[in-house]
Amino acid sequence: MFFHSVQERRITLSAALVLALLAAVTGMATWWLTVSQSKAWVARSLELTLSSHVALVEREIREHEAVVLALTQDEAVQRALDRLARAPRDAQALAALRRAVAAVRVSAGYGLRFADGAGRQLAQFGPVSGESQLALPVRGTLPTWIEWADGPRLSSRVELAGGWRGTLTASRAAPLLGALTSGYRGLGQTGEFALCAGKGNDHMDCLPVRLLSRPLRDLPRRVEGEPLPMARALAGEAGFTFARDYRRQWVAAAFAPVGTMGLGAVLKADTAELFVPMQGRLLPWLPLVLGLVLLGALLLRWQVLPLVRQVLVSERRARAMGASLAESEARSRAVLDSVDQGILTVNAKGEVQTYNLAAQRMFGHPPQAVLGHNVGQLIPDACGEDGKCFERLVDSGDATPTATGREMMGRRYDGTVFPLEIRVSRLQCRRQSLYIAAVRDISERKAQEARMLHLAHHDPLTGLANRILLKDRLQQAIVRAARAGDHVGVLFLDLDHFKTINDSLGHQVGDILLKTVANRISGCLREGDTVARQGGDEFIVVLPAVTRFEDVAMVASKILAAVSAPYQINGQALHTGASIGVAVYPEDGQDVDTLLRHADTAMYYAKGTGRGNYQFFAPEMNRAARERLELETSLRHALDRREFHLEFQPIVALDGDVVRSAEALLRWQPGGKAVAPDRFIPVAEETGLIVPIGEWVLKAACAQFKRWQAMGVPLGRVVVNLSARQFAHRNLVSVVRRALDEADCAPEQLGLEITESLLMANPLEAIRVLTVLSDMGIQISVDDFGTGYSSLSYLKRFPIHKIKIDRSFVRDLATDPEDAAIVTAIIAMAHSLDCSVVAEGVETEQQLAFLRERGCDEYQGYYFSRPLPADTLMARLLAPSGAG
Ligand SMILES: Nc1nc2c(ncn2[C@@H]2O[C@H](COP(=O)(O)O[C@H]3[C@@H](O)[C@H](n4cnc5c(=O)[nH]c(N)nc54)O[C@@H]3COP(=O)(O)O)[C@@H](O)[C@H]2O)c(=O)[nH]1
Repeated sequence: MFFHSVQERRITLSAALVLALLAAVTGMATWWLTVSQSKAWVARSLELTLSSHVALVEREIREHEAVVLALTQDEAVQRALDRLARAPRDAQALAALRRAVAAVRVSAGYGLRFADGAGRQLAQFGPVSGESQLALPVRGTLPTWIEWADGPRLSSRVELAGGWRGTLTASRAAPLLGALTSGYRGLGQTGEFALCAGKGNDHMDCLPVRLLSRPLRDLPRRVEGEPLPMARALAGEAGFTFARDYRRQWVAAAFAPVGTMGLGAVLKADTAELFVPMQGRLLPWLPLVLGLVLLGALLLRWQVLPLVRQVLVSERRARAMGASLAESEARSRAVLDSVDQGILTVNAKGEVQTYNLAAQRMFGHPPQAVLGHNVGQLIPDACGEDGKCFERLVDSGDATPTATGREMMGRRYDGTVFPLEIRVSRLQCRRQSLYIAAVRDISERKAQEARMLHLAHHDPLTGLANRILLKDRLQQAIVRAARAGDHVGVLFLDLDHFKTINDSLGHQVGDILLKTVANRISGCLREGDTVARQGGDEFIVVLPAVTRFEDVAMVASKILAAVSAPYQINGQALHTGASIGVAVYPEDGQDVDTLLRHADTAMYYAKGTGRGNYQFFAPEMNRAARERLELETSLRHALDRREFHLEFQPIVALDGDVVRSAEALLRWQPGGKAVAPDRFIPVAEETGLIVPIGEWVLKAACAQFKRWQAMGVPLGRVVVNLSARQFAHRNLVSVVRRALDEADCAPEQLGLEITESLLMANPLEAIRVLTVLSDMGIQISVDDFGTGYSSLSYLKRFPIHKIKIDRSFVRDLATDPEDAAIVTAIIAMAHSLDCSVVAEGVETEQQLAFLRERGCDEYQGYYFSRPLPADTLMARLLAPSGAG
């Protein structure tokens, strides 16, 4: 195939056309240049030639007239004429005239004729014009005309005005004029010189010319409406023109007037003849031009076509590459837009060049407001004072994204700012730096961190500082006080009886109480003071920049008063108090931990001295704390060392004063020295040691009961105290069952005492566990009844058999009508719930009488018996006089 593709054919044909057009234009330009040059040359040549011809004509006429004038003015001729006039036939006179004329050097060709005033001829020398075919008047110095009679002649007729009056007619042949006009031989075959005189306004007479050997008479000055060149010459114009001549042929003609003689001259030649040589010269070049065009076409075919093909191929490749580039760009764009991380690319001038969808969502600015604009509107700190953007954020000069993330602030479209993490890498691209920034909105993370930080440093319930933050604040206060030389007060506050409230009214009430207490404590402090919740019902207050101990005491008093004021929670009036221990920097400790420990110690001391007060730390307090620690340490080994034993206190029926059961009471004698249950049981509870110890008590009590039974001791059951920690333990029921099984006791022979507050701490769970135990046949008693906050609605649902009135109500029965009323109410209420009632701490006859009168079922107390060793109790019960 000649052409490989449509484009190739199109390009080749176009090139060929252009080439041909170029050749044509070049040819035409050459033609035009040549023609115009030729025309100019012809015009100039004709004009020059014409002017020389005109000069010749003019000189011919002037010379003629000069001769004639000389004759008329010559005196010798005048005298000869006078003489001849007087003697017309006088030969001598005629000879004298001939000699006078000859003396004027009149050439031989002249014909002269002298006539007198009447017209009679006096003398004639040579031929004078006769009948002429044409006479062209000449406006010369004399009345002159150019005649044509077988050739041109110049003739003049002059009035002689000297001594003799008459006329002279002088005529001679004008061969020069003949040679110029009819005898013209220049300018090829058609060259002509014409000489004419006007005839009227529209016509003219002309001497014969080369191509027409007869005179032209009455020739119109215009042909086809256009003036003949001669017409313009007769009008006094001189110049060159292309026009039609008298033959209606196109001629190149130069025209000019002959001086002021009223004659016109035209030198002309047919254009056809004039330019034939030129065409003849140009035409041979035409094949050459065509050959060149053909050669060009061939060159185009063989040389340019491959180039065209290359161009087409590279164009196709470029188009393909462009498409691939566009596709790649679209793909890149899609990838960039699909990532959930904001991507920005920024050039060295800080202008944003890429701004993906995630970045648009993040900043909210429309793309047209960002692309090409400075990145500073998105990230105000991105650019330094030197105008460079991102430069200082790049850790690596490579194109690898090794820059570490930094946190900066971004600005949204609405002007709000937000934290962002930015990673910048720099790419060297065509010697230009391009910065690629990956940005991530970290508002959520920051908020989360702030939340975590707050959580890590604050108590979630009260919102107060926690122990960590408190220690930090205390440390700062110590540093500041060390510099200022003043003090820091540390107050350790523990709520009194909070556990009871919490256990009896539930955690929800306890939580509200704690929050209220927190608010009240805060209300007693100044800005700069710190209050923290240490955990449970413990609070710590730090008073920085204290100058006087009295100020600390005053704050402690204020807090005590605030905390002790009544509470209204869920429509219920509550009371609590607090015990506060105070330690002061630097007197009571130089560091955080020592100050806290000493404040804690002082708080324990305050609790031990009757609660509801504050105590400043004193070094002696450390002794008590140390003792407690020692107690706890040895308690841990008490079981292994078999240091525990039980005593039993009889529980007596008021009806008949019979001992029905005995309460097992734990005794501890480390190293043979007894420790009071009030001291070690709370420590056992706090440390959790009460769980294994309580199990031991259960087993020991059951075993003892079994032994008593074997010995015939008349006791219905043995009663064991359960602590809250034991009760909360999952395996309580199995522990009880195992104790019964191991001792081979019936469940009915066991009674369990649980405190009122323990019941109310988690009533539903208590109901579940107690129901199991009760269903087994175990008797359930509520201990310390009246000290907690029992809910009657729950009390009804508990599977309890017995209520034990706390001894604090029994103690003042005889003197305190309020206690008497409470005891009376408890007995009535218990009976209404179908429970029997036991009064504990009965020490006097009066107390016993009161209880008996009120219908109490049983009692327990020193009045009947203190707690006794098992054998002592057995001996008493087996003795004939013992109540049993
Ligand atoms: N969880 C367990 N708690 C136990 C156990 N053993 C004892 N305890 C509890 O320790 C607290 C103190 O007990 P204790 O010092 O043994 O005092 C008991 C009696 O001695 C005392 N009591 C009895 N009658 C009188 C009296 O007339 N006057 C008076 N001032 N005190 C008297 O009461 C204590 C028995 O009280 P209670 O248990 O409420 O019936 C005490 O709370 C014990 O419960 C144990 O094994 N586990």
